Amino acid sequence: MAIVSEALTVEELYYNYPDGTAALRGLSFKLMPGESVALAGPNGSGKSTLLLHLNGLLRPSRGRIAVGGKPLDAAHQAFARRYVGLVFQNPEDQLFMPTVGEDVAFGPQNLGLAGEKLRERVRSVLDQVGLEPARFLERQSFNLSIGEKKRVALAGVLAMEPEVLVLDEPSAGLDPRSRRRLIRLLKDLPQTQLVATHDLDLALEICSRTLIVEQGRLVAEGPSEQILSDRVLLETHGLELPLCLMGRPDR
Ligand SMILES: Nc1ncnc2c1ncn2[C@@H]1O[C@H](COP(=O)(O)OP(=O)(O)OP(=O)(O)O)[C@@H](O)[C@H]1O
Repeated sequence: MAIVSEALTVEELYYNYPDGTAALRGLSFKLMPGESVALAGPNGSGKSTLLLHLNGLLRPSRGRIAVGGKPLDAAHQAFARRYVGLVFQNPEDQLFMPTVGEDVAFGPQNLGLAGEKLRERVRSVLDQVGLEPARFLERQSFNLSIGEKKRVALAGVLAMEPEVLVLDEPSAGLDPRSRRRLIRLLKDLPQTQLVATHDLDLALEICSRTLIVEQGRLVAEGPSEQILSDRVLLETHGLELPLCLMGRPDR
């Protein structure tokens, strides 16, 4: 029988910021290949701090991270950057080239892709995120709308063909139609996904499992339908039922 190794393993992760703030306090969880998992928790619970660890942008104060079965250490840093694609909460933190085409090409170009293969990759991911290449390739990134910037940032990460996609607040700032388009897109992607979000309706729709973190610790974990319909559990940890479940009798 084939042994399937975890796409991502986080064990007893601790992180203190240089000013002493203890942002992660012994967090552990696993992601199996192909899973879509939501990461929920109140403001300041450590979600973004955790995500920044997953491709090595932050180094744990204590604990262990493995990606694709390899420890995330100095020797596997380049592998981890390729294996885990991180889409930041704020697209401004990710887009820095003059045009959309250059922004999306930047990652795969650094991986050695060039010429027609590179152009084809860029067009294909722009299509995938619903940005018509003919209209967007030459647009200047800085004057796109926030929803368009978020899609370009996602396209730039998809262009690297990561195995694991880590998204920080992907639906924040999107209008209802763009949010719906994003949900359809994320549902169709083959990648393993970890989605940090306050949008628990999105979590319910696209993630089979939900993790709840509070004060840097994992406080609940289970199937999304179970965790996200448990009003008492959610309210205990500073969260609310998804809008689509409000008004239903309590479980
Ligand atoms: N650069 C930093 N220096 C010091 N403390 C920080 C820094 N960045 C974040 N923190 C603190 O670390 C804790 C976790 O913050 P983090 O941004 O990871 O939470 P979050 O769950 O992503 O919050 P939100 O839902 O508001 O995005 C908070 O107490 C925050 O104030």
